[in-house]
Amino acid sequence: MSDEKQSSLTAIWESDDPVFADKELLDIEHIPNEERIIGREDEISNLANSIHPAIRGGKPRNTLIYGKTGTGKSLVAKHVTQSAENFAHEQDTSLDRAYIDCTQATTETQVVIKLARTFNRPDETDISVPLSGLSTNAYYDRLWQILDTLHDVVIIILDEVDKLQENNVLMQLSRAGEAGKIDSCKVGILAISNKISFKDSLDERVLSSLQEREFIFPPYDANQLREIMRHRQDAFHEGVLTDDVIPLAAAFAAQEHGDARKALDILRNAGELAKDDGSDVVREEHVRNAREKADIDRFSKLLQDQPTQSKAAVYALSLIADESKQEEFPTREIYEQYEQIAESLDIDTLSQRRMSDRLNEQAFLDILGVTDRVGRGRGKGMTNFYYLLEEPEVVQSAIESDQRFSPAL
Ligand SMILES: Nc1ncnc2c1ncn2[C@@H]1O[C@H](COP(=O)(O)OP(=O)(O)OP(=O)(O)O)[C@@H](O)[C@H]1O
Repeated sequence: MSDEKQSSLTAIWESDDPVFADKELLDIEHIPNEERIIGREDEISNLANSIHPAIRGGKPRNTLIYGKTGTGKSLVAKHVTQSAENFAHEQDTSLDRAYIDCTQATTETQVVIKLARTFNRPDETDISVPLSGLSTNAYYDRLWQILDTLHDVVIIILDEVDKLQENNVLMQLSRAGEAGKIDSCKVGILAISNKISFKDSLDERVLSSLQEREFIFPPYDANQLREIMRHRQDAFHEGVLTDDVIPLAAAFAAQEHGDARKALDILRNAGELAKDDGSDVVREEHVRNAREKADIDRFSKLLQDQPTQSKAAVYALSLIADESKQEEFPTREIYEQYEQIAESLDIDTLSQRRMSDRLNEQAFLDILGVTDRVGRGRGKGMTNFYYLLEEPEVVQSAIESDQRFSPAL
């Protein structure tokens, strides 16, 4: 490498980030300390009371937490259980916790494996938990043995619990003590969901054991969103944020519902866009562009593991929604558009029935919405109507970031 190139690289390595002082503070996974958690005092103390017995080895109450996305459910659950774990150790109680993201572990076996591996200390138990190869029952047996050998009490956070494909695991975990599967260890479950309708899918016995306590987290208002961002503004160097930035990001995030995830996403993206522009201040225009980027990123993430056929079906819906004043569309109308897309992408054309199955899966994943009602025209029975949950342009930009979609169409 020439000296000149070498020195330009060195200049980059040596330079400080002109915009961010500590960008990690804006990462969605970052768990802020208590002083940075705003407007959740009641929720924190309610949850703490609910699991309080665990501190001295008693059974924590099973708790359901509901609320729209970005209302601090996961944050409060992690914060309170972390604090409980620390305090319990000072009382010589062996309290351990596990966090399961049910969008990742969706089957009963995956959840049990993850729990057994999280709670295990193989050098003390002599129990191995292989990633595959055992029956679900064998994994359960190992989990129960591990719990009784190592722990007085465990708290299991099941985040996005409505994404579980099999509810039997809820039955097993919530009734493990009663059913005599474990002797000494106490198990508490914190189940978190965006969907209040989730309860309808549960067996009554499971529901009554899971729902010893139930909390609903309200959305934030624009003031709270501003405060949440102000308490993270040291993510930026001093003077980088112009005065309009936080109020505007808060107003955008409050528009749909008060979503702190969106507020922080917008703030982080605005900083990145300013940096890409070579600007060392973040301005209103960066926030406006960041808002669109935050929507597209979120949607791309939802779609990223979806097969091409599913993306084609969602794309079809977005194209007709873009052209029409209507908001909801019957399967038949979407199918006509889908057929053209399948042809131009050179993929198999599914039957209307199978394309509709794909759309229903996407509705389950909150990628789009569905209602069923009587279709138009004489003699029509009940039919599904699908609608987008995001602007058509956002959906299209997200899908077009998949190369198969952009050049072909
Ligand atoms: N009260 C708050 N104070 C400070 N930061 C917050 C607060 N509530 C949420 N956040 C931040 O917003 C982001 C989203 O919060 P969280 O993941 O807890 O939301 P959620 O309700 O669990 O959303 P989802 O249902 O989409 O998982 C996180 O980065 C979190 O740190």
